[in-house]
Amino acid sequence: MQRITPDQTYPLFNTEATRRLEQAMAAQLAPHTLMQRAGLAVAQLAQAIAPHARTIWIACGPGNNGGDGLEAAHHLARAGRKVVISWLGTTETLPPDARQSWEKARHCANIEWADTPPTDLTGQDLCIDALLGIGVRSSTRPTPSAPTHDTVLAQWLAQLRSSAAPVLAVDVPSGLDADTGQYAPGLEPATHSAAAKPGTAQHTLSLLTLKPGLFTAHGRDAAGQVWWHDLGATAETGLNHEPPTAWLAGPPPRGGRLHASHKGSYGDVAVVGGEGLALRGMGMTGAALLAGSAALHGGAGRVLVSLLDQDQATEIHTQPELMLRRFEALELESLSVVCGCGGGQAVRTVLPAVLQRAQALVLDADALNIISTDGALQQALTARSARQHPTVLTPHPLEAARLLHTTSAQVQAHRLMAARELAKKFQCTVALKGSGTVIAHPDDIPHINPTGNGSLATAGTGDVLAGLLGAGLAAGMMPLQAAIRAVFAHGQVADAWPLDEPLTAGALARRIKIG
Ligand SMILES: NC(=O)C1=CN([C@@H]2O[C@H](COP(=O)(O)OP(=O)(O)OC[C@H]3O[C@@H](n4cnc5c(N)ncnc54)[C@H](OP(=O)(O)O)[C@@H]3O)[C@@H](O)[C@H]2O)[C@@H](O)CC1
Ligand SMILES: Nc1ncnc2c1ncn2[C@@H]1O[C@H](COP(=O)(O)OP(=O)(O)O)[C@@H](O)[C@H]1O
Ligand SMILES: [K+]
Repeated sequence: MQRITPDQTYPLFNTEATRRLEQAMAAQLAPHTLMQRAGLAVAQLAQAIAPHARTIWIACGPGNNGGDGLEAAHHLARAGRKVVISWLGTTETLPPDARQSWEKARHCANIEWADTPPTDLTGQDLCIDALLGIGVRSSTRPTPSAPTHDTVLAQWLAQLRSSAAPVLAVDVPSGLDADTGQYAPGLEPATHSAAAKPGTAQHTLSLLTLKPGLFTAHGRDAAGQVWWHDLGATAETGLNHEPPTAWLAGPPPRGGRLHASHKGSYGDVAVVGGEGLALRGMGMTGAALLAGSAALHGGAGRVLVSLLDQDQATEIHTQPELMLRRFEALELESLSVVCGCGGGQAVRTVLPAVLQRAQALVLDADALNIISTDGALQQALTARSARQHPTVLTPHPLEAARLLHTTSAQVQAHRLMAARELAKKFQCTVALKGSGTVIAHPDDIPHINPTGNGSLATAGTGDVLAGLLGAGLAAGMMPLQAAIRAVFAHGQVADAWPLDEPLTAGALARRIKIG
């Protein structure tokens, strides 16, 4: 069993691949072996995270996820724990594996069966969520007139989420789609604050495989601390014959600097953006300066800033290392260009030249918005790949939606798919931002970033990411590696942020230290 932390790369498998692996393994083992292993692993982790639990409430659903819970109940009761089971299945519809575990639990003396969950659980107790696993339906049934299993299940789920006791979810937090990190309709938490338990009160033990939905969209809030038990798959069948659906990214290799190097060794970044106040009364030069600062702290040899400010009057007192340049004075062919941060409408005029001539390119914010409305610019963007000019897009979900001509809800509903589609459409690397940023590259397995948190949800942190990425490209990194490294480092700085200091984008840029 492994505790998942952002210190290594892990393969992730969607439901389809997990089912294939499960079948391949089950074919080699005695019947019921996998569920026995799953139940034992759940019981072991339950005792490790709540060694002094007085009551352990196990909410068991109608399928095999419930079977895992019943199997765990048997082990916990035999270990002398006070176990209360609420079971939602029927003997007529029980799958064969779950039936065997149900029989075992039925005959176990120390188990109490309760049709209504205990209401007096405290922080000293433990809940085990074995209601739904990877078999969750992604559509609701028509609402019946009388309460059914479905409505009872939703009630129990609400009780698990609001309980004072910590929760251990079996395989996936019930109701969460293991592929997308979205909740199944009707099983969403009632309120934003009910979506995540504080601190160490929520755990998920992922069985057989790690699933992508645990790490992106709502996954991180729902899952809490993720653990993984492969049920012997790595040793017995090898996970190798099934390609991963995605990778959970690990820390990039640490690269020291050669003594015999100079600023030319690390390349030049040019930030093009920052519409001035004069054009439309909306000054956005700060965004470009944030990207410039991040590029500097990310290790670029030199950083040039070309503000889209008509009179170019701005003086950069705060960061004297940044060099102002008129756009016309940039030698785009030898630069890594970061274009779009605070670009407003002014960025439209420079985009054709940037797309045509920039050696390497990061496109962010308004550059993406303008490209999404202009077919000629889209063609120019796609054509860069044939010239071997690396390009990385860094959209947030709404920017991605504009580029794909869809809605941000649709993008969020299928983040992995949306990132891959964008990468394919424009033949470039894409970092689809937000919790569990997805990094995709045409024809490559996508990566999900494990670092970062809600403190990054503040204006300007995206500009910092774009600048940092520009530094990686300037140093000659391949775009996929540069994107994985920048997104990881950006989130890592936020994760290590001192609790008593507010995270602002400017401070974030200054604290970045790679290269
Ligand atoms: N077999 C094995 O070897 C191993 C399996 N393992 C375990 O099995 C789990 C997968 O089990 P599974 O396929 O039985 O699906 P599961 O997640 O229990 O859900 C299906 C049940 O829920 C119901 N249901 C669905 N959605 C609903 C909703 N919205 N609201 C209400 N009800 C809903 C659905 O009802 P139905 O749609 O059929 O009417 C059906 O009864 C997996 O996650 C892992 O924990 C591990 O032990 C490894 C070895
Ligand atoms: N809840 C969150 N968890 C992890 N990362 C987040 C979260 N909210 C925002 N971020 C990160 O912060 C950055 C915000 O970028 P963006 O939305 O472009 O903001 P801005 O345009 O103001 O700079 C992205 O890197 C995004 O992934
Ligand atoms: K579950």
